[in-house]
Amino acid sequence: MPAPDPDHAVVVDSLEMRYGSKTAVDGLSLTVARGSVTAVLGPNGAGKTTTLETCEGYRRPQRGSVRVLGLDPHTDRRALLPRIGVMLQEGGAWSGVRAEEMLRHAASLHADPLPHGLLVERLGLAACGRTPYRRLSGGQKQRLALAMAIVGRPELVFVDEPTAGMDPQARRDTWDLLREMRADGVSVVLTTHYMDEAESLADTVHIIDHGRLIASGSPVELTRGGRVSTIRLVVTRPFPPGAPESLTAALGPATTVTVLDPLSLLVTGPADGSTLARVSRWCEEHDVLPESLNLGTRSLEDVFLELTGRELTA
Ligand SMILES: Nc1ncnc2c1ncn2[C@@H]1O[C@H](COP(=O)(O)OP(=O)(O)OP(=O)(O)O)[C@@H](O)[C@H]1O
Repeated sequence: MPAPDPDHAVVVDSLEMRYGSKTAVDGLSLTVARGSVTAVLGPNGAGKTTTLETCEGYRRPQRGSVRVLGLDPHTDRRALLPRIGVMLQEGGAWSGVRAEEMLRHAASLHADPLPHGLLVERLGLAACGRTPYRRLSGGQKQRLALAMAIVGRPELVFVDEPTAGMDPQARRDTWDLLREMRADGVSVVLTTHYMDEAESLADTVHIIDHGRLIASGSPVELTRGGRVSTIRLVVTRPFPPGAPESLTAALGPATTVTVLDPLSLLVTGPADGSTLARVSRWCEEHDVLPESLNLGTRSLEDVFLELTGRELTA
């Protein structure tokens, strides 16, 4: 048996997972540092949930290996379960149960649960404590699922899309809670579609696409690009044929032009006013009427776009 790894809460090594002939995870390797918040980012169908479910012990690796807190999540599941928390996308509750009963039930499964009142207060569950699960709003279900994931004081928590469906205040409260958990030494692995969530919460971001890791680093490392910046051009009529090629020719090889949809494109390259002026001139020369032309800094969304040629959020 390999020695426990003191630095990493999760080590995924060359993981391959298929559903029939469909490859969901394709030789994925990544690590999660202990005591960190790590975001796994990727478009729908990238393989995030399959990877997380394998780490949680719900699926056995078909190839490669997964270690969680130094254990094999499948064969050592009984030893691991009390030490991890899992927030599922679909809360894992039955429809008639009241929110408060569900949370008390989850607490009863643990030796030293967090105080009920504390969780109810921190996650704003007081108002819906007596509401049957099926009548909870999407955001309330999310908050209940998060409460259930952390009630057992886990060392490591997996949260799948933790703030989907939440209002802005509930999102901020959830972020604060996850930050506090990290400050207490808890390792957090989250999947998200929200760039701002990954950028503001995560110490490390793993970007995956088609079941493969395409980039990793801190949000600052990933978005750092020296003088690289982005120009987003939105037009009123679809671009003429050959537009990306002719704009690339007009701007020179230091820039990359990516068409986002028939009415918008992104230019990535040197952040100077002259690039902006050249885009504007190109529009004039090609009878393209801009609706907006914005200079911005590089975001994780742009990084994803550069790497894959597609937008992360549909
Ligand atoms: N039970 C299943 N049977 C067949 N194919 C599946 C199954 N679960 C997932 N897949 C496929 O495997 C691929 C990876 O799915 P997965 O749910 O892991 O991706 P994801 O990144 O979590 O997506 P999302 O953001 O939509 O939750 C997708 O193409 C999906 O259609």
